[in-house]
Amino acid sequence: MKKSILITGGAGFIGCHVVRLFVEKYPDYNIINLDLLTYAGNLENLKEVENAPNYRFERVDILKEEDLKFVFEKHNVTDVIHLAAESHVDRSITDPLAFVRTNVIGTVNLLNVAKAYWKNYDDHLFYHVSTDEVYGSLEDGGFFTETTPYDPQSPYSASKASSDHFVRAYANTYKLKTVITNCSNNYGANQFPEKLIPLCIHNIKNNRPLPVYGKGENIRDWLYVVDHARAIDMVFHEGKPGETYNVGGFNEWKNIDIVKLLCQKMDEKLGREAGSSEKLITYVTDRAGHDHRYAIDATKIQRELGWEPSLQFEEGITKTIDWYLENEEWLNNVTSGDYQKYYELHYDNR
Ligand SMILES: Cc1cn([C@H]2C[C@H](O)[C@@H](COP(=O)(O)OP(=O)(O)O[C@H]3O[C@H](CO)[C@@H](O)[C@H](O)[C@H]3O)O2)c(=O)[nH]c1=O
Repeated sequence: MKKSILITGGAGFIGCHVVRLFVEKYPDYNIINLDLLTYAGNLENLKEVENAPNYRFERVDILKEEDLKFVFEKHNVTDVIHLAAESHVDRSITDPLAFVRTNVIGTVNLLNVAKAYWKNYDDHLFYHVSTDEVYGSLEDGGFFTETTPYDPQSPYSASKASSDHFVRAYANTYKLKTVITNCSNNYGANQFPEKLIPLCIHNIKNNRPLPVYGKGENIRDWLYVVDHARAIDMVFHEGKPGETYNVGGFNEWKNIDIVKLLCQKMDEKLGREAGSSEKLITYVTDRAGHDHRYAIDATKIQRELGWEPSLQFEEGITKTIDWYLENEEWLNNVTSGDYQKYYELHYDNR
């Protein structure tokens, strides 16, 4: 059976890297990108593949079950890689219901449509792309493994934990073939500049304050987005049905050290005096309920599937900075309109 893979959220940050990889690497698959094009989705991210014969785009809201059914029938969808989600923790604190709608109800809608449309479940895979935040927050020791109990702390992570649970419940109850990956913080090209790294790059460039929450002591594990897309490719093709795989970079950084690294690299790139961008660092009120540390044990995917990050962090960060500096138009487009309102609400008034 020819594969017709529905990739949801394909116009978003991680999604666009997955769509590009699959369209280019698998000319024999049909790749259907389903995206609502909310503030974080952008078809400019897919210019390289938009005319490829094996690529189709559908602008659809995963909350509209009838529209999902239509897409399944129109494209004879054989598999789903589900990335569409509200993803920003700060937004989830302001509007938790939006996260329940898209992340929980949207996922259940997709599961229902897949369950009804597919005949022999063994022939189809429902792949849910999730986050390490479902495991909660760590102190200074230890790692999240695939058996760490879920302990979500923010409305965002609670919504992703819930959607993971629904995916597992559909595997258990209806025998749908499913797989889940829980990944750490991604960085790279095409990320909407509300997240720490592109926000800092954008603000350093424009001499705007760099808002560091609390003391900047919180720790995240960072992975280059292309390496996440490679992991998704491997798990899609070789992962064991019913399993979970953690994906991470074994690359922990305190926020303040990331911000300083970006300042240093940007000073070099922009020909500014060393230390000048660091003056933009502004300590602001902490995020409510801010998780202290995420650290992911990615040995299972390394051992079982042979996946490994391909890029060292400093190299990835340099590539990332270069991309944002070279794609000024992209950055200007995504930061026009509502971005300004959002920025004022979240940062200027803190
Ligand atoms: C935007 C922003 C963030 N921060 C802090 C909060 C976090 O400790 C850290 C990274 O923040 P964010 O870039 O928002 O990412 P974080 O909250 O860790 O969550 C990301 O990583 C998760 C995976 O761990 C994903 O599931 C989420 O979708 C993604 O948004 O930097 C600041 O200090 N200042 C800022 O302006």
